[in-house]
Amino acid sequence: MINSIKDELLEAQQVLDNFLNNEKNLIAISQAAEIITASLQTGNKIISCGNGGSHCDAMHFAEELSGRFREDRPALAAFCISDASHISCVGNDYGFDYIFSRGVEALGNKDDILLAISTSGNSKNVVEAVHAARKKGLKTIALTGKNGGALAELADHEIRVAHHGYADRIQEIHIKIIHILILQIEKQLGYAG
Ligand SMILES: O=C(CO)[C@@H](O)[C@H](O)[C@H](O)[C@H](O)COP(=O)(O)O
Ligand SMILES: [Zn+2]
Repeated sequence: MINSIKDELLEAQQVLDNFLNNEKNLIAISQAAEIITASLQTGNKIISCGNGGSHCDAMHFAEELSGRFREDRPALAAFCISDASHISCVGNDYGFDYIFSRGVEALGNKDDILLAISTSGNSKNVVEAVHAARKKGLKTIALTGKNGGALAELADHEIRVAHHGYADRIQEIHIKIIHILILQIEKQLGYAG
C-alpha cells in the first residue's frame, strides 16, 4: 500500500510540475484574476457552477469571496449555484441539463462573471450555463482539464489543466488555481499584501 500511496503523490507532483512549467497557464490565471477583479470593482458579481467534486470547488471559490480567505476583509459578491431546492425543482421539471443555466437566467446580469468548472469541459449542464451566460451578457471563465472539451471553444477565457488522466488529478490543480485566484483578486483590490 505504501508504494501505491507514493505513486499517487508522485503522479500529483508530476501533474503540478507540468502545469507550472507552462508559462501560458500562469498568464491564463493572471488574466482570469484581472477579469474577475474588474467585474467586482464595477459592482458586478461572480456566479460559479460545476458537478461533483467541481461543484465543491465552485462552492469553495464562492465562499472564499463572500466569506473569508486568509485575512479579514469586506465580503465580495459571489455565489455558487448549489441551492438543493432549485436543483431538485429544475432537474425534475426541466431536466438536469438546465440546473445551472436556469440559475444564470434567474440571477445573472450583464457584466457579471460565470466561473464554469468541469474537468472534461463537456458536462452538458455546465455547457448550457455558459450558453445562458453569453446570452445575458455575462463574461465566462472556464476551469477545465484534458483538451478543454466544449468549454474551450465556448468560454471567453479558459484555464486548462491539460492532464488526460482521471478527474481527481485535474481537480487537485483546480483547487490550487482557485486559491491563487482568490489571493490575486484580494491583492488587486488592496486587501492583501
Ligand atoms: O470528484 C469527482 C472525481 O474526483 C467526481 O465526483 C466528478 O466531479 C464527477 O464525476 C463529475 O460529474 C465530473 O464532471 P466533469 O468534471 O467532467 O464536468
Ligand atoms: Zn473527487
